Amino acid sequence: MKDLKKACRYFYKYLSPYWKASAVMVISTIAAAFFQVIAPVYMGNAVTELGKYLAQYMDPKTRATASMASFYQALFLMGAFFLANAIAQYISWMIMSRFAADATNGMRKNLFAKLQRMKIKYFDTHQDGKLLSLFTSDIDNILNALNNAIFELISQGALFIGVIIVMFSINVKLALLTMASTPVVILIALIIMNKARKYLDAQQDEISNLNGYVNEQINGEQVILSNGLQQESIAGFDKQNQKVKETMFRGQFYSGLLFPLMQGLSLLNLAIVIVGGTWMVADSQMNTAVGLGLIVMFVQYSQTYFQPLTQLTSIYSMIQLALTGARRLAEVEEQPEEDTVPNGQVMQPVKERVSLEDVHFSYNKGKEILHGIDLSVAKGQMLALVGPTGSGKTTTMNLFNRFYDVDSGAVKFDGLDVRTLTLGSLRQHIGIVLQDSVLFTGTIADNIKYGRPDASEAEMIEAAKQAQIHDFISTLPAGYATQISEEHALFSTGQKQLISIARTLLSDPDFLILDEATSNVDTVTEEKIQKAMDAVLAGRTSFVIAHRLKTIINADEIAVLKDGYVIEQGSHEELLQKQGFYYELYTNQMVLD
Ligand SMILES: Nc1ncnc2c1ncn2[C@@H]1O[C@H](COP(=O)(O)OP(=O)(O)OP(=O)(O)O)[C@@H](O)[C@H]1O
Repeated sequence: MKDLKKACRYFYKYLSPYWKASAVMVISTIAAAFFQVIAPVYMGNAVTELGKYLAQYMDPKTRATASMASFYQALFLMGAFFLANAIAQYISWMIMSRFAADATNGMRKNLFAKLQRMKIKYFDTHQDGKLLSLFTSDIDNILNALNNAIFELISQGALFIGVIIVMFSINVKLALLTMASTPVVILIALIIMNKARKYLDAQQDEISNLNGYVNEQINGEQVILSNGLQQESIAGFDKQNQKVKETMFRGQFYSGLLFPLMQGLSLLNLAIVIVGGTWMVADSQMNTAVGLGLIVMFVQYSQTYFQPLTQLTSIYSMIQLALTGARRLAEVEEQPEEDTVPNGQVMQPVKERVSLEDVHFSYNKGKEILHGIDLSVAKGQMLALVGPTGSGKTTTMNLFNRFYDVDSGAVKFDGLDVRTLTLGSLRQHIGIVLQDSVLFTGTIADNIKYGRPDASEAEMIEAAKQAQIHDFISTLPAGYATQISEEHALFSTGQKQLISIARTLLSDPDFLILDEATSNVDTVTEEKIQKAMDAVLAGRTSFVIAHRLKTIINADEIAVLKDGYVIEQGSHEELLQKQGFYYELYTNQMVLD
């Protein structure tokens, strides 16, 4: 019930702006239903008039005056109402498809914008494929339902009410007879729908899990191939796919069961109306032609009465999948967003120092990762962080630009807590070069100018030169205009990092975080990266995560992190003299080199 409310609120949010178009659509849908309900009256009248005409014609006394005018008139009105029904339906469809496209476009736009505002934790804890499912499967289900189900829902609802009113206004007994089986029909439908809903809900979750799995396996294709784990990967897929199949089959089975069941019940009801109606008409003192007309009318009404029930059950799975989609999208909209600190102070360039003061941090409650870190780097200096894997280096780095916030203690720029600065200005002043550099679809120039699209050609080339990547770009036929696309891997890992360094140099941040990645590149590239790093670090306040200790020998300060504690701190020389953990790390690496 809570889920249904959530889904309905979501729909209200996105559909209410279209209330004018919706009103026209609802009116024309109801009009279409009205014309459909009223047309059989004239069909019945036509039969009655034909009966009367035949009776007059058969009687030699009245044959001369017998006329078919009333029959033609009833026939004409019946045709006119059927035509009006078609026109009203056309108008509804036209409005509906326009507004379904617009509304889902808004949903898609807001979902993407919402993802941009969400905390990094959400992305760290949700598979990419599952997020993609929201854009594809869930929004598609909603579009499908808006296009095909909403119109039906309104028109069949109107038809249902309309037909009941008309039936009662014509003949109460026959109306009651036509409706007699309704409680049983509704009860059966509810039982089946309840079963179907459970599986249709699960179906969407399983599809999302499958997308997550496929995305993960495609990303890890190199690992799979190099370990010869293709069969295991396929087996994992089959397992997940089987779950989708099971839930899909059950959901569709139960919801699909409704339609034939309703049709069967509708036929049964038709038989009841014909037999019961004939009996009622015969029992009353009714004129035969009038009675015949009445039965023809109620035969038609019995079908029209059951049509909404049958139609609604046939679109039930569509509606349920849309409700599930809306619920899942609403849940994303409820996710906490980054605190942009709109009324905070605008950060100024670093004048004195950047510091971490008694920082405690945990990703999940009860499992502290950083236990009281105190670190400080003076303006223009370089602080290097070293330590074994899992010691908390990346975690520490993520606190500066508020990817995560501390549990206690503070991260400060010139004594100002990062949580008091506007997020935009904070991030503008921090440049990050990650281990895994990301390039976006576009030209090389677009990628270098990513952080500063207004930079001049000369500035861009200067940055590329300092980043040691200009010579390579110059060898490409299209130079800086070369398109980067996913299909052809133009750059090696090292070259990608050089582009990323050029990007950072161009945006000229005054505090730099560098996650050094020299461990998996060749020696020539390593040398280039070292030069590029020197260029980007020169004169800047920086925080470097070092994997290869020889790259940070010249750091002003080196902090050794182990299990979330800073265990040693000092210059390279001082730390070597101590002959402690750093000394051990360093000598071990030197032996390997
Ligand atoms: N998003 C996360 N959610 C929960 N725990 C995490 C998350 N990221 C890292 N951790 C945990 O925090 C600890 C520190 O990880 P972190 O990535 O900071 O180490 P690191 O020193 O950078 O390691 P490496 O040198 O391998 O990159 C690890 O125990 C890790 O399991």
